Amino acid sequence: MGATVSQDDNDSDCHTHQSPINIWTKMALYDPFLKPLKIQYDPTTSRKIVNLGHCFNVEFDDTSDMSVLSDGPLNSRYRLRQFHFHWGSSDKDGSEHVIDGNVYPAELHIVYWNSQKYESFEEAAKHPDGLAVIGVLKLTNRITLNLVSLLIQGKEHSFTKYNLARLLPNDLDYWTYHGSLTTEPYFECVTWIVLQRAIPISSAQLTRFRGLLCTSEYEKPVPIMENHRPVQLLHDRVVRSSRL
Ligand SMILES: NS(=O)(=O)c1cc(F)ccc1F
Ligand SMILES: [Zn+2]
Repeated sequence: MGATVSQDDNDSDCHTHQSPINIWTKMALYDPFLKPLKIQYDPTTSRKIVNLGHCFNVEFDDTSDMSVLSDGPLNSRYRLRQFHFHWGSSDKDGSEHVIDGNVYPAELHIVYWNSQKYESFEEAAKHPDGLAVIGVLKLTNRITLNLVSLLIQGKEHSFTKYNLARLLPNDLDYWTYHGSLTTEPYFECVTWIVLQRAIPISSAQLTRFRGLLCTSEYEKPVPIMENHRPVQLLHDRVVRSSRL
């Protein structure tokens, strides 16, 4: 009897919960037990904005539970670490998650880690319930990140009293699924919470993203033209929706 390869043999490799994915909204399962997201934010926790070369992060003080995310699909309290964006070389691409085959020009990721169960972000990233990331597509026009000071790689700039609420739409309905980091090391440690509503980002803001350089001041200027990962296979996962 020859060896039979079953579907789960294919899923036996340990990379079956990768992100981003294409969310087919009609296939999402309404889960009435999903709670509304509870986002508590203290503007004094924002610290600095850093150009990492492939993107830039706005980093927060995550030494205590001041800005936290809870409820929604989560069973713990998650502490705000940083937010960052993904964009493309043209307005035709840029988002990481795709909705019914539609790509958006940019995507915001607000990154939290499970401070109730783990001691640090680095430790949390090694566990399936370690991180929670809110993904916001299309984004709001209220993003007025003055990035001029960040033009070159490695530069950082103080960035205090930034009100995270400016980045979020009022309607916090979401899709949720278990996935991974979308850059190296692609750990499968993220409860993804992709918001279903937002309003389009201004192309002026997108142009500013593309004006960011991944080079240092001593090199020929090379702009960060795009930093979004292609969509990955869903495998055995189901996407749940917080609204019917
Ligand atoms: N793009 S992401 O939100 O999956 C992400 C968050 C991190 F904190 C680290 C790496 C990542 F790729
Ligand atoms: Zn990201």
